[in-house]
Formats: sequence, C-alpha cells, structure tokens
Amino acid sequence: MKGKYRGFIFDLNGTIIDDMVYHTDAWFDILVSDLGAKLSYENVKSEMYGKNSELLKRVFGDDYFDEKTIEELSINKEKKYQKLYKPNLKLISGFEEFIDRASGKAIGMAIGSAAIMFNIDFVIDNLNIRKYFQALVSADDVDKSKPDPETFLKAAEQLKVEPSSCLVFEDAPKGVEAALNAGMDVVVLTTMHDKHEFSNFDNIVGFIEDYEDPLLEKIIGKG
Ligand SMILES: O=P(O)(O)OC[C@H]1O[C@@H](O)[C@H](O)[C@@H](O)[C@@H]1O
Repeated sequence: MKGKYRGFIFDLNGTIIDDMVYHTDAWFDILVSDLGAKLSYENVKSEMYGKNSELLKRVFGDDYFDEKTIEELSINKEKKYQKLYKPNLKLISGFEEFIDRASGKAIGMAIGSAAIMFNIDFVIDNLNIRKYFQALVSADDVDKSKPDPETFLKAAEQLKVEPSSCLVFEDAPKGVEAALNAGMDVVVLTTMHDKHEFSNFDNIVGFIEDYEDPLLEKIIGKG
C-alpha cells in the first residue's frame, strides 16, 4: 500500500474533527423545533448529508422555501453549530502529526466537504491547519454534493493528482459512496457510524478510530 497514493482528500465533519453531534443538535433545533418537521433525532442524523440546501429540499420538498430563505436557514444552522461546538473545537487525535508527516512525503492534501466555506474557515483557522492544504472544496464550489463524486473529483483536479491515486478519509456512508463514484479508495473514521453501515462498499482500505492507528503507517511509511 505504501506509495500508492499521491493525494489525500479529507472530509471535514466527523473526519478531521469529531463534531457530528453538534450538527445533529443544530439541525434538530432548526428542522424540528423551529420549522415543525416530523423527524426523530435518528431521522435527522440520517438526513444529514450533502449541502444544506439539498437537505432542506429533501425534508420539505423542492419548492417549499425560496432560495433566499434557504440561504438564511443554512447560515443560521451553521451559526448555531459554531456556537455550540466552539468551546469543544479540537482535532481528532493524531491528525496534525499525520498530515505533517504526509506533507513531508510530497503527498498533496485537500479538504472535500459538504460544508459551506464559512464552516471550513471556522475549523481550519481556529485550529491553525490551513497551511497543510493545497485545495479546499466546499458546498459552495459544486453543483451537487455527496454522494455525487463532484466534490472529490474537483479536489483531485486541484491537487493535479489522478482520482485513482487519491485516498479519501470519510466518516459517512454517503461520503464513501461519493468516493466510490469518483473511483477512489477510502479510510473510514468510525466517529459517527458503525462498521456494519459500510458493508455495501468495496473501496474501503480500513477503519480507524483516530490518526494514531497503525494502518496509517502502512499507507505513508515510517518517519
Ligand atoms: O462533508 P462533511 O464535511 O462531512 O460535512 C457534512 C455536514 O456539513 C454540515 O455543514 C451540514 O450542515 C451537514 O448537514 C452535513 O452533514
């Protein structure tokens, strides 16, 4: 496996930071408490993929909100999320050491997220990790988000690495599906979903809890 990959593409939420519970809480507040959607907490969790606009249209129907309202709801959700999560904002264990080593081995590094840039900026600037990434692809940069492959294909293009030489780091089944659609292998972070939820996929090279896992040494080598 060592030397197979020339680009690493990281999902953001649940992959670089362990924050999915804060997204679920913020979405539950907006969708259920404020807007009256008939969804359980578990339903909210399973609807939470893709762009905010895609999620709102999936839950309420395509024509329920105008674009201006969708934009406002999306920003309100992220402000709520950032307020809830900020006191706990931290990288998943071993992440910075891992990307620092990968950078030293000339592996290109990107973020490919369904989050809007407002959230990507919030994470990478507060944690001071912007310097590691040569490409950032957010919800604002694609027509269709995950499970569509556009996010990861754009990241590969910006890194100037063939999709087949990119390794994606993801925590969500829809993200693994997006990587499969892009022709990319995946390492799955088990922060939010159990292993059995990924049994349909054949592009997974391994499951890790954090970046201290020995699997990563097999991928980039020692030192
Ligand atoms: O693609 P990522 O980085 O996991 O981000 C996904 C999440 O990004 C959040 O900003 C959205 O509001 C969530 O609904 C979505 O699940």
